[in-house]
Amino acid sequence: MAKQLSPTRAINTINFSYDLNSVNKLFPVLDTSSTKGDFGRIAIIGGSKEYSGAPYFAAMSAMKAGGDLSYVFCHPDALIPIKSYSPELIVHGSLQWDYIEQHLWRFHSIVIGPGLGRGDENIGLMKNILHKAKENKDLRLVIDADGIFLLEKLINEVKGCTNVCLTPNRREFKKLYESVLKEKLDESKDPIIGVTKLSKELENVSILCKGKEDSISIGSESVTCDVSGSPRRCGGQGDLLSGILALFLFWSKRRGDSPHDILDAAACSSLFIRHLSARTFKNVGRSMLALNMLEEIEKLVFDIDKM
Ligand SMILES: NC(=O)C1=CN([C@@H]2O[C@H](COP(=O)(O)OP(=O)(O)OC[C@H]3O[C@@H](n4cnc5c(N)ncnc54)[C@H](O)[C@@H]3O)[C@@H](O)[C@H]2O)[C@@H](O)CC1
Ligand SMILES: Nc1ncnc2c1ncn2[C@@H]1O[C@H](COP(=O)(O)OP(=O)(O)OP(=O)(O)O)[C@@H](O)[C@H]1O
Ligand SMILES: [Mg+2]
Repeated sequence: MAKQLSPTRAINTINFSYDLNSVNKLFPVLDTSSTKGDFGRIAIIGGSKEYSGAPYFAAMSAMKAGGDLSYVFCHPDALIPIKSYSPELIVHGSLQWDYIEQHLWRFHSIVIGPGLGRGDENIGLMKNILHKAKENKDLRLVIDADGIFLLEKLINEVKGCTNVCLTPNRREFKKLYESVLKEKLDESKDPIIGVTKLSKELENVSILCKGKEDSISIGSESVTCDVSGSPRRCGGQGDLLSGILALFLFWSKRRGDSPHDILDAAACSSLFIRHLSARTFKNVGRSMLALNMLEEIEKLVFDIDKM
């Protein structure tokens, strides 16, 4: 029996819980009348000369979990490496807005940030993506890793984008919190308190802050996921989460029967990755890497499908 998410009492919460059955409910029913792309076209914007693995993990996790197509837009220096990792991915070696914009109509969800780089040259790109998200409320946008750093300079642009979900790790969260709220984060308190405060300050931008527990807030509602994961802290687990979240955000919106489709998707992706990490660690132990988790996705999805 899956451990459940615990609603946090100290702040405004809704009284519900999630387990792997909730993830099962998000899975769309497969049928022969569907067309390639119907179950998810996900774009990852990220990848540089230094970091080519991060966008790969994000793009592949979405496909392995049941998304139909994953696209990557990366720096030209990362194009050949990422293409060489897998023939499944559609990889464009450009981070130019004029180029990316032509393709945007295809995507149900976008992740921006994994392996992108924190240089000012990417601020214009982030700004344009945020404008698109503001314009098109059906689009789902995940901002992760270097995207969180760039966001510090685009606070007015992200404010009120309720279709955007930030996925900082604890360090990225602290930095963003202190930059936006101009106060020190009290790390002795339950992280959900700071996460909820920042989400409200950003006018209900959703936040999934990763860590020992995952703290999730959509501003009005918050929930903590304390399902046990693994003690292994190898790189790339957050990248896997960003891809799964992008897919679940689309599936959750597509179901259309929940008043909290973004909270549902965030909670389910947190649960999914922590289960994935626990299962993979059980098999692989200390040597576990993000690639091992990627391989385990098909087994976890198979088991969830049977529920
Ligand atoms: N295989 C890949 O291509 C991967 C690329 N990644 C990318 O790498 C880039 C950098 O992200 P990271 O999360 O690694 O961030 P950092 O490069 O800031 O941090 C790397 C590690 O350094 C340590 N560190 C950083 N700042 C510290 C501080 N002030 N005090 C103490 N320790 C500190 C922490 O252990 C941290 O986990 C992002 O673009 C990210 O997406 C990561 O996602 C991991 C996998
Ligand atoms: N101390 C912990 N105990 C259990 N699970 C954790 C812990 N810290 C993080 N996690 C889980 O690991 C996953 C990745 O979180 P992490 O904080 O490593 O992200 P990240 O630093 O962005 O990773 P990446 O290396 O991909 O950039 C999340 O699902 C999170 O719930
Ligand atoms: Mg990360």
